[in-house]
Amino acid sequence: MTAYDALLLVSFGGPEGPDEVMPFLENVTRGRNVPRARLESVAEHYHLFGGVSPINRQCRELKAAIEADLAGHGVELPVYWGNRNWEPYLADTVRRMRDDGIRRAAAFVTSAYSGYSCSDQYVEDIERARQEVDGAPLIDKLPVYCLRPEFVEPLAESAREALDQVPSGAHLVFTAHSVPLAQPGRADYVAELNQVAAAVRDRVAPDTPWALVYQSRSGPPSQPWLEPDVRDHLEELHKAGVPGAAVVPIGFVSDHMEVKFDLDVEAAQRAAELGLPFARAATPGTHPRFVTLPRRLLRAAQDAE
Ligand SMILES: CC1=C(CCC(=O)O)c2cc3nc(cc4[nH]c(cc5[nH]c(cc1n2)c(C)c5CCC(=O)O)c(CCC(=O)O)c4C)C(CCC(=O)O)=C3C
Ligand SMILES: [Fe+2]
Repeated sequence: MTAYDALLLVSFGGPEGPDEVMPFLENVTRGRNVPRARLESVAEHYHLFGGVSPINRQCRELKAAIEADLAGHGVELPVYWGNRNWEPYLADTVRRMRDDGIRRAAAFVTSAYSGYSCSDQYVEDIERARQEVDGAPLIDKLPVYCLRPEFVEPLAESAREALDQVPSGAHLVFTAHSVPLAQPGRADYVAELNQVAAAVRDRVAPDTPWALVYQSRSGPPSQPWLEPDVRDHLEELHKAGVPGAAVVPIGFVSDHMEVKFDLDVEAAQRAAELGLPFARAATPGTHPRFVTLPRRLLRAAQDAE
């Protein structure tokens, strides 16, 4: 049995004040071929919310909920938290873990899917952080969990609530972050998204038409990314006479900026212009079922050895 002596919550990170917005965006896009104009417009999204991304608060809440779940089940394991792109940075957390005598940790990442952006990039950044720390603990990423019921069921619950807010006959619109077509692992990512969309639809409303669409496209316009964009899809629904859209952000674990701006502001605005009834489902966040996942994945990892 693998003896893990800590759980490490790994997330994306986000700014917590106006002065942090640009340095954060520069961290995220270093070496990644994102046009300056895109950065400036994304900075505006953050400034609309006072320069504060909700993601760090959501991580603090998730960490507390995971700690409560572990303690409630007699699992005595410290939980640490580190981000890829903002404080608390992974390297600082890994250093603290080493100082606390941690030898081997399991990492729970706030991204449920396979593919480069969702999985491999997190592993690379964990490894980079480890290289910065002499005597760093071993850190194993827990497996991709998008198809686990603890992830799918909270989404199905919130999809039901969203459908209840739009006229009957409305379609389900599943959204995820777009990635470049050429991104490694893109096919696995898309296959998993389709499976999760179908699983949520089957649990909620088996006869409801649905589509998988994308949001938050970045990169230069010349580079092909996954399509269609959610706003174009809303337009198609409107043209086809569909009476409403229940948008379910299956690609995300919490209601962070890509949800709060790209869906609640941008996509909602497009729907309003079209006169298309629109509701957005919540992401798993700290749903009581979702917060049991780290414990269950840990147990499965330990039993597998
Ligand atoms: C697949 C995917 C997820 C889901 C998986 C996961 O959750 O990890 C995700 C999540 C997130 N993306 C986030 C923020 C950003 N992503 C950017 C840029 C990019 N994302 C990409 C993909 C993804 N991103 C890609 C291929 C790029 C292009 C540059 C590159 O190849 O790296 C940029 C640069 C500006 C822009 O162009 O948008 C920002 C600011 C935040 C934090 C939100 C907050 O602050 O609340 C979160 C959770
Ligand atoms: Fe992103």
